[in-house]
Amino acid sequence: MRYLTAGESHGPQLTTILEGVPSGLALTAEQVNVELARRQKGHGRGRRMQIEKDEVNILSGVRHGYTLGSPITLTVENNDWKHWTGIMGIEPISKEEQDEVKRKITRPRPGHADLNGAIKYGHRDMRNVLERSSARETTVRVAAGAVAKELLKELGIKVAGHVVEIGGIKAEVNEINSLEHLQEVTEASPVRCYDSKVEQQMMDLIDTTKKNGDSIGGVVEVIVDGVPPGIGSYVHYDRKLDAKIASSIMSINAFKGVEFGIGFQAASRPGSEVHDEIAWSENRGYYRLTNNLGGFEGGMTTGMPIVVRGVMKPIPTLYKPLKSVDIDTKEVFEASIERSDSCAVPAASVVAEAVVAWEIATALMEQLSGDSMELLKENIQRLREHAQQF
Ligand SMILES: Cc1cc2nc3c(=O)[nH]c(=O)nc-3n(C[C@H](O)[C@H](O)[C@H](O)COP(=O)(O)O)c2cc1C
Ligand SMILES: C=C(O[C@@H]1CC(C(=O)O)=C[C@@H](OP(=O)(O)O)[C@H]1O)C(=O)O
Repeated sequence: MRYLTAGESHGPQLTTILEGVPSGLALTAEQVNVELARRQKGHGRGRRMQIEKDEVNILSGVRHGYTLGSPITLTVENNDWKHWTGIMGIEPISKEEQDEVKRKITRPRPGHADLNGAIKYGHRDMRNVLERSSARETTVRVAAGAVAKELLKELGIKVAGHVVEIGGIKAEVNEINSLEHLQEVTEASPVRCYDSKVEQQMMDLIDTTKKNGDSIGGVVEVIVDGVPPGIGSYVHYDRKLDAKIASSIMSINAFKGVEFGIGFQAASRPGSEVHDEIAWSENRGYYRLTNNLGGFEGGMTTGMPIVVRGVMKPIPTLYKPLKSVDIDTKEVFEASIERSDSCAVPAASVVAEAVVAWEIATALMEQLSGDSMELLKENIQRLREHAQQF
């Protein structure tokens, strides 16, 4: 499966086309809208989220509530577009009109794509960069992920994401007993955190940071349960599923690092406290006594839950100005802003769920070659039996 996205942050809409989704998957706009609404929430979001109420339009590939196997087109309209029709118009305008409506951006914001994008594409107006580099694009990636999550659900695979750290405040996550429970608790939390003891501290930190004109980042975790062993492959670098998942997390705006299981802690532990010992029982087949490696060995799933974390840097647009240089005058100035999120880690945990779900669904489709849900279900059942009896 693959998908493309298109659309500018303040343009008319975001679009995605999903290719290779099997036929016979039950899919409605309501299912996708649940995920879109989750992405819009979270303590620390800015004024833009009060303007938008993201809802999907399904424009192809689905008939009477079921996928057809043909490309699926999903769009989400930008409510804010009506305030930007002059600046973001599609039709050509005269030089005079340009000077009047375009409000050229010549001051690159540190931490954004502005300067590098302008140099690369030769844009003297950096609006031409920031409109597309904006995380507004993650809206349709969550829509694509919603489709992948429905597919995985049909195969008995669950995906849940949550926030495990904001600005150095860490959540205690040891006692999670099921992914449904995790989902329920984190859904009710304004910071999508499982640990009610630190939830308020996280919110207070976001508020103080915002009051100080600053921003804050954090760590999100995605857990996937029910993937059979042997998905992905060790035989070639570009078939390693952990690498693909890592790349998908790194592709989310502002993400700067990824780890599986104990991740970077592996550097300071002896091997005996890292590698997951193997066990076997009649009803479970092979399993591991621990899951330090987060569900992967040799680029393949072990059958244990996949546990992947990503670190998000603080939002780059700050009320507290940062130094930069005007590309026309070359004068130093201090970048200031009109509006921004001060913390988008809770929202990003929903995006992380979506991209991970997409990678896993894609790997299953590649490996089990099911063009219909019926075939896919039969094939995954065979694979599970094979692993159990091995
Ligand atoms: C859900 C989400 C919301 C974001 N909101 C903002 C924002 O309001 N202001 C901002 O400056 N950056 C925001 N970002 C981060 C920028 O989009 C990102 O840092 C920028 O595009 C540069 O990309 P890079 O950080 O990956 O290098 C957000 C990111 C995500 C995932
Ligand atoms: C619109 C979304 O996030 C936006 C991501 C973003 C950025 O620079 O990445 C900047 C802000 O946009 P604006 O400048 O219009 O306020 C956020 O609101 C969204 O998440 O749907």
